[in-house]
Amino acid sequence: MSEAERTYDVVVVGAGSTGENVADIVVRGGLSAVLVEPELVGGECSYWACMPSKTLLRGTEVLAEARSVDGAAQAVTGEQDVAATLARRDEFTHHWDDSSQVEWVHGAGIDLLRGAGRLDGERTVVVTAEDGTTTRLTARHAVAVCTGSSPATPPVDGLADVAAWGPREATSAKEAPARLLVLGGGYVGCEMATAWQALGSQVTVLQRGDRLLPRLEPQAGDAVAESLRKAGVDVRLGTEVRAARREGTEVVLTTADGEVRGDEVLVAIGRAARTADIGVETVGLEPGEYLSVDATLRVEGRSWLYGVGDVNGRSQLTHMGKYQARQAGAAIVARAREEQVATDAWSPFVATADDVATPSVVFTSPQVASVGRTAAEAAEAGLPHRVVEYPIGSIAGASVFADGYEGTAIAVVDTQREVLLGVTFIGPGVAELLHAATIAVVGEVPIARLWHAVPAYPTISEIWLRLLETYRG
Ligand SMILES: Cc1cc2nc3c(=O)[nH]c(=O)nc-3n(C[C@H](O)[C@H](O)[C@H](O)COP(=O)(O)OP(=O)(O)OC[C@H]3O[C@@H](n4cnc5c(N)ncnc54)[C@H](O)[C@@H]3O)c2cc1C
Ligand SMILES: NC(=O)c1ccc[n+]([C@@H]2O[C@H](COP(=O)([O-])OP(=O)(O)OC[C@H]3O[C@@H](n4cnc5c(N)ncnc54)[C@H](O)[C@@H]3O)[C@@H](O)[C@H]2O)c1
Repeated sequence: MSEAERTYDVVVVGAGSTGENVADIVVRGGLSAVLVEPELVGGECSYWACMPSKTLLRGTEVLAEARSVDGAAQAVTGEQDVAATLARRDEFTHHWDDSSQVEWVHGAGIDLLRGAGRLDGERTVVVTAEDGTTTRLTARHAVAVCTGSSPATPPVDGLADVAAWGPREATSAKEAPARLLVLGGGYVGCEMATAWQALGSQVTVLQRGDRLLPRLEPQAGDAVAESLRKAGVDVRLGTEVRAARREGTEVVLTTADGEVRGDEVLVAIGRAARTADIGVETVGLEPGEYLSVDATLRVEGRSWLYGVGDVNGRSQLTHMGKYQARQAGAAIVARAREEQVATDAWSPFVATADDVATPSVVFTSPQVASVGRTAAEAAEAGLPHRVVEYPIGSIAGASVFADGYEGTAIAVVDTQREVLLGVTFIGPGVAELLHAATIAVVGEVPIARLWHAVPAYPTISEIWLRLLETYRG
């Protein structure tokens, strides 16, 4: 069978949220682009990650908020409707149909090629469609690899034979398992434990380290562990799972403290780069490794190759992948026009925020919203700093928001430059506070100027004043 051949300015491998944005930016910049995708256009975020997980969680959160306001609480006389919650999740994932995103791709002037792409030497990608036909794509200017990440698997005896859930199964399940075991107490483990416990499962979380959400401020993991336990989740810290087996329909995990039994087990212990089978060896790179990229997201030593989004392992969040896509896209366009590409921090072509100002929200109850460095990261970087902490519940806006509001705000202040290095909010409804903190961190707004950023009364944002007062002493 003869192989079709096509040439574009830019070939984008992987049409997740990152790849879509790279293609969009370069086409807006006047280049031609093709997106290569073997599964659903939109990738993990739309179908198996952000969207389904957040819609599974949202109803529980709204109910908890209503129950925390006297007067509204009396109106909540029923329980969460599980079937309606799952139906809303299904609406948001478009029933795992990508037609609307395909329509967007075409409307944006981007070509789409269905099939799995493999690098085949410099500037070349061979795409194999489901029916086995192949197309050889040549890129005049750049190939952007945006193939994302897959769930990592721990070396646990027998785990491969118990049909364990990954995040995909956990976010797309059609019913709550009676007993759900969750291996890993990070972002996915904590969010999915929160969701499925509320939707009817008895959840057990088995976390290897001594706290949940270990990459965030310690108060975050402690608060989430406490609230999961209050909700009935069995949270086990410092637990190493050694073996797994199925006994009939039961899954049995062996730990140093004995066996734990459930109906399903979700493995959520982090991610692995999706580079094992995409031909990176044909351009001298190691399959299975994250793509090591420079500040413009270009693979080191390859002038035409970019690694954007989860696949470079820098910051595995949808909004950060899209940010990287905007920066890399701008660099690709500028280089195609032979324009200067500034690589100093905060230039339009580099992803500086990856290193010092990554925002994220864990949609647990309480929410954990954070940006920039934790105190531990500031210490590790050798930065002179002070940590300021304040209970959010004592603020008028918070007490109006919810009776008995409990939460904590933590600011890490650079004592030499008098700017914020990082901020963490833990509490109900704090997600929407985060962007103010992100602007303060990215803008390196001096503490002296932050005193002029007056929060409206009575809002939870008054926490900013309390943090400044506490810092001043
Ligand atoms: C359960 C869960 C919840 C999450 N919730 C959030 C959240 O609330 N907020 C947030 O910011 N982040 C969240 N994340 C992280 C977020 O999903 C990822 O950071 C994001 O999806 C990465 O986007 P990407 O485009 O880089 O990769 P992906 O979305 O994985 O896209 C990669 C695409 O490449 C395709 N591909 C793979 N191999 C090939 C090949 N050989 N040829 C062509 N195409 C290929 C894949 O099919 C896929 O469509 C969550 C993750 C999980 C697991
Ligand atoms: N709301 C959000 O923005 C959101 C939600 C979900 C996922 N994500 C993204 O997806 C990424 C992947 O999520 P994740 O939860 O899989 O990874 P993670 O890195 O957040 O957490 C993995 C957890 O598993 C633990 N662990 C590792 N090995 C273990 C083992 N053998 N047994 C028990 N525990 C073990 C780790 O200590 C860690 O706490 C996140 O880091 C985040 O970037 C974001």
